[in-house]
Amino acid sequence: MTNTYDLVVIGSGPAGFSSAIRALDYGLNVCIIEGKHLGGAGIMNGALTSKTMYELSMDYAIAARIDRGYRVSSLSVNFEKVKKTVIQAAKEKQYQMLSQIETFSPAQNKKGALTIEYGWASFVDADHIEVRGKEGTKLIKGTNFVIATGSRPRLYDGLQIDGERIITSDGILHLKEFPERMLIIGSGIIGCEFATIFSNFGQTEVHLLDRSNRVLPYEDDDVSSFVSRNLENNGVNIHHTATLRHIRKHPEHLEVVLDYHDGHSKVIEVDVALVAIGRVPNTEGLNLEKIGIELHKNGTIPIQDDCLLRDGKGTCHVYAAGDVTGHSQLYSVAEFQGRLAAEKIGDIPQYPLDYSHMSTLMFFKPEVAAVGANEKMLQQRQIPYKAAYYSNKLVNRAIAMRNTNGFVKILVSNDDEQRILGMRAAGPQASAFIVSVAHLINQGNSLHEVLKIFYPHPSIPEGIQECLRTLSGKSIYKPEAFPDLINIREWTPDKE
Ligand SMILES: Cc1cc2nc3c(=O)[nH]c(=O)nc-3n(C[C@H](O)[C@H](O)[C@H](O)COP(=O)(O)OP(=O)(O)OC[C@H]3O[C@@H](n4cnc5c(N)ncnc54)[C@H](O)[C@@H]3O)c2cc1C
Ligand SMILES: NC(=O)c1ccc[n+]([C@@H]2O[C@H](COP(=O)([O-])OP(=O)(O)OC[C@H]3O[C@@H](n4cnc5c(N)ncnc54)[C@H](O)[C@@H]3O)[C@@H](O)[C@H]2O)c1
Repeated sequence: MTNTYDLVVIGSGPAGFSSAIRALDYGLNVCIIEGKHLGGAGIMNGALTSKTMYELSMDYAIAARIDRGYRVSSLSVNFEKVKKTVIQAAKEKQYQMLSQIETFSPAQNKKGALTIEYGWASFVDADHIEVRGKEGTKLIKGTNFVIATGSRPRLYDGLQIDGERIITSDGILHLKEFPERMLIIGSGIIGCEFATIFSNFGQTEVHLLDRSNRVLPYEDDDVSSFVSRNLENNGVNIHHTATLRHIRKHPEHLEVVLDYHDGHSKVIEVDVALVAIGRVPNTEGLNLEKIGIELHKNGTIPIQDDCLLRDGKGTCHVYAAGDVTGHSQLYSVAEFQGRLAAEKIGDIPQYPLDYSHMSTLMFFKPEVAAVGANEKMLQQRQIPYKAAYYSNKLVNRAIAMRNTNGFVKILVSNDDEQRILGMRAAGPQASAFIVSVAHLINQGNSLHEVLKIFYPHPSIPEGIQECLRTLSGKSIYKPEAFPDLINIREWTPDKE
């Protein structure tokens, strides 16, 4: 028997799940198909598990401090117990998802019902997909489809992932103990987050391979240097301008050969190597060619602003959302796109997708948050701007916390209006207040409007207020008195 649904969603990550739930809101009968972990990389081997491990590692690092007038008399950490806590967090979320799936099961609801099928989906034709599960193959008919199949770690050419000693982020929870020595290949967000986590626990000698001369290559130099410095202060050995020649596996260790840009090479010994060089879209095996969908060269699915795919004949009832679309690979983007696709299917009013005020959190020590444009982006687009930097060393709340390693950097348009274009913030609570600036960017706010607002004291966001005041020459503390802690720069295309 072929089951028929108003909407079939392939993938239960943030894009797929949000799409399915939004479609229930207006009474569609929906089927989600999931091949592996409920919740995708949003939960398992991804955002939630890595963030749980990060929080545990930060707690451990605080407990290990000896500079605050207190000292823990004995401190130890057990990797198996850390893993158990991490998996517990993932399961907690999966059970919430399952509770919702059960609440909206077809047995309980005639309209607005949700079914989950476990197995791998591929298109048979434009209206049918086949699902290969443990119990055999099922044919499912859909009026509409959302492809939300996410992404997986990119592999390193010539390096075999064995899942035990040479792993990707999918293999972290398969480790049996803290490695004594670990090489992380790739100094993007995942590489720097795991370098932070493993160095926080203090059980692992961490080596981070950075093929350029700066980690987080897409961020501005000051942000990259800040992150690099903090990683090094946390004990991470960063190998800048180094590429991996090869890894020789020995019974007890891995022998790693690194080649540096200046021509010299270095051989180091580690126990585990983690490959974190980006993620590739999961589009293989979907049989998209059968429904006339042509992929981008990098395998991502080309979508329009409304997440709809066009099949070359101009019409289609297939949408795509999340990492598979090649937009920023972030939980919030996946969720937003998934909801938008469902709203489009329901033909109900949608918020248009606007990536200009998108924010990202980076879980380092301290945390770093980003919203809107950075200097690199504005320079590429030839947009004149002013940048103001204000250090947390001047912010009373940070002083009280004895935690002043951080800053805010705000970019505004270099015109009379001084519209806020972007911010980078680092230090305690940066992840909590970044969204307030996303609102300011979204509303097209200028400095004059923002400065009417009272900022509560003592609070970390007072740094934002002072940074904005600095831009209009009205700050309480002046760049002349604290040139290392407060500064303003201007950039215009013709001055380059
Ligand atoms: C280690 C790590 C940490 C991260 N941390 C953060 C963070 O802190 N903040 C943040 O914003 N983002 C973070 N991300 C990124 C975030 O997890 C992803 O952007 C997000 O999960 C993408 O959602 P998605 O729904 O598009 O895909 P996914 O979450 O990848 O879900 C896709 C699902 O589809 C399933 N699937 C694939 N093919 C098929 C098929 N043919 N049939 C059936 N099912 C299929 C997969 O099994 C998977 O469950 C992190 C990612 C990783 C790897
Ligand atoms: N906190 C968060 O928001 C968060 C956390 C984790 C992951 N993510 C998402 O997951 C995505 C993937 O993360 P990622 O860190 O794997 O990718 P990334 O694109 O952030 O970084 C990849 C890094 O690997 C380097 N690299 C690429 N090829 C290489 C090679 N052959 N040798 C050495 N280095 C190489 C790149 O220069 C870059 O530094 C991110 O783009 C991000 O959107 C987000």
